[in-house]
Amino acid sequence: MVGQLSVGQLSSRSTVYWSTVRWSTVQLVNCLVGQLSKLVNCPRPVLFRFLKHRYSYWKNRQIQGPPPSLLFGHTMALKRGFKTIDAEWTKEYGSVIGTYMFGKPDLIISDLEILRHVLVKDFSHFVNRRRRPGQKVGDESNQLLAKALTVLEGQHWKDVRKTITPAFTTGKMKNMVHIFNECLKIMGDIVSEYALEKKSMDLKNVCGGFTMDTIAKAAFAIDVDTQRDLNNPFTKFAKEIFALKLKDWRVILLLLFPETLAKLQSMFNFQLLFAEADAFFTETLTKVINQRAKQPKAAKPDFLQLLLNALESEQGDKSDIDSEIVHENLNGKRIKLTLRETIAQCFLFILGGYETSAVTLHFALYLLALHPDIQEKCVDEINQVLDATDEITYEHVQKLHYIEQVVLETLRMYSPVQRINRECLKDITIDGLKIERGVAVSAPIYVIHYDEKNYPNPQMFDPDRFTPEAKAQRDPLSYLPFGFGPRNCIGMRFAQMEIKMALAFLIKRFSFTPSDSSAAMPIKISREGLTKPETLLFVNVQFRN
Ligand code: HEM
Repeated sequence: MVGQLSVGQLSSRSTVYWSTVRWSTVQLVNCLVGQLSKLVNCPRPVLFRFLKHRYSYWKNRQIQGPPPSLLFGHTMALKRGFKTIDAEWTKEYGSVIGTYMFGKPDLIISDLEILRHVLVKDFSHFVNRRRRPGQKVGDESNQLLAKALTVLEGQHWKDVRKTITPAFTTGKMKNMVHIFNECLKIMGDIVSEYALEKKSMDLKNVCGGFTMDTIAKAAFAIDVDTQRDLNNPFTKFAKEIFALKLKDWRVILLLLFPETLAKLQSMFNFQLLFAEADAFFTETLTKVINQRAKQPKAAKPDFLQLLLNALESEQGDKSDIDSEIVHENLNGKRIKLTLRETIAQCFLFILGGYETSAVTLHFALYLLALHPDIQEKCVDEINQVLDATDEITYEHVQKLHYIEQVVLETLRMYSPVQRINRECLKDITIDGLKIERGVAVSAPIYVIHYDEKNYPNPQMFDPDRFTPEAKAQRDPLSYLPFGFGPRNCIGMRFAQMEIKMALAFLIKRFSFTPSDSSAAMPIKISREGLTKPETLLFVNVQFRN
């Protein structure tokens, strides 16, 4: 029986898996299973069989995939980063791969036809994202992020998404332009100081300060001045959330005992992760909302006000919903958000809008520094479109076609998000592939963005891949930095406009060149979390005329 075997016997019995596992890992697994069997009062052999059975789902369905580890399936492979493991696994096992993430079967699919069904055509089967470890339907936990749009499910998600969607229409985006301009002026002053002092500039700090200032102002009209004050709590807490690592003991506990910890957290009203950040944002946003209630006439055109307006008018301003957005056909109704739900969405906007946009802007500037010919083409366009005034208008932004191509190509090469996922709600068969209820489907964005068939010579930075003609030749599913379908990124237009405006503003005034310590192409990216470079990226800045 498996449980009575020594570790040595185990290694000789099993084939591929055991031969590839390091001795120390085998010992650890054996020891953990031993402890676990005592804990749950279950004989070791039974527990071993249970654990092995847990990971036989794909084998039984003849779907290929990398061998799972006994305790964690493939979750720990995340340490090597989605970009790396997805590329390796796709090369070895093809476009449909069976894996186990967070204890559940997870199909990694890079076949665009199947993805079209999952993300668009059969969306009603795949409305939800994969549940977080320990997450329950209608999670009533008090955690702020448990109420955020990203994790809501089914009809509740549809209703909240429909309520929030009008905050991102073209009309609302036009109102945001002056916010971008105000924050750009501060950014311009900061970059000027680098140019004057001839110091090389840490792109991440400068771009991160700008996107945090912008999103805080756009979300709830707060001047946080993170561009000047790098230790501001807004940035500190947002950074803390993005810095979470898989090897963090709290994450390991959550992975090992998701259900138990979820129960304990709600029973004893504590939060294992981000308690301080949660408390800070709740307090700050509650204050802002209370102030608005006292002075309703001082309403600002920010996201918070749009959500608060939705609190007042259940029907909302239907005329404001763009036809582009209505195509999502959510079949939801606009609902009143509770105060906590409103705060949760604003908190999510901060998280969603800060790091992703900062990373994209800083990669774009760096790529332009490494490619002076492309930077010059941007300058030509800017000189044609922008007049002598400092302010960039919404109409200007619409004419910056080449800059837009630069942004799109940057997002292809360095998509901040490396995978998107959905969970199957009802069994379905797509092109002969049966996907059962509860199975997660993940789209490996880097595999798709670096596929030679979609993008020849994919390591090359080439904005001309995104001319209207070139785009028309490609399957739209081959471009996923903002996800796809009705559950794509709600902030896509906001982010694109912010990044385009920032690039135009900076390149009009400054030229960027690689600093001595510059990383060359291809820029190596770090393994965990959102895409970021392994080492900080620096550029030199000079005034343009
Ligand atoms: C370059 C910047 C950004 C990138 C690359 C990005 C990327 C993404 C991706 C890949 C998703 C998942 C989509 C899917 O599952 O199909 C997503 C979802 C989301 N993003 Fe963004 N995002 C960016 C900026 C923003 C901004 C500025 C905001 C808010 C102001 C935002 C708010 C959200 C929200 C709320 C969701 C969840 C949507 C839902 O579940 O219905 N994002 N984003």
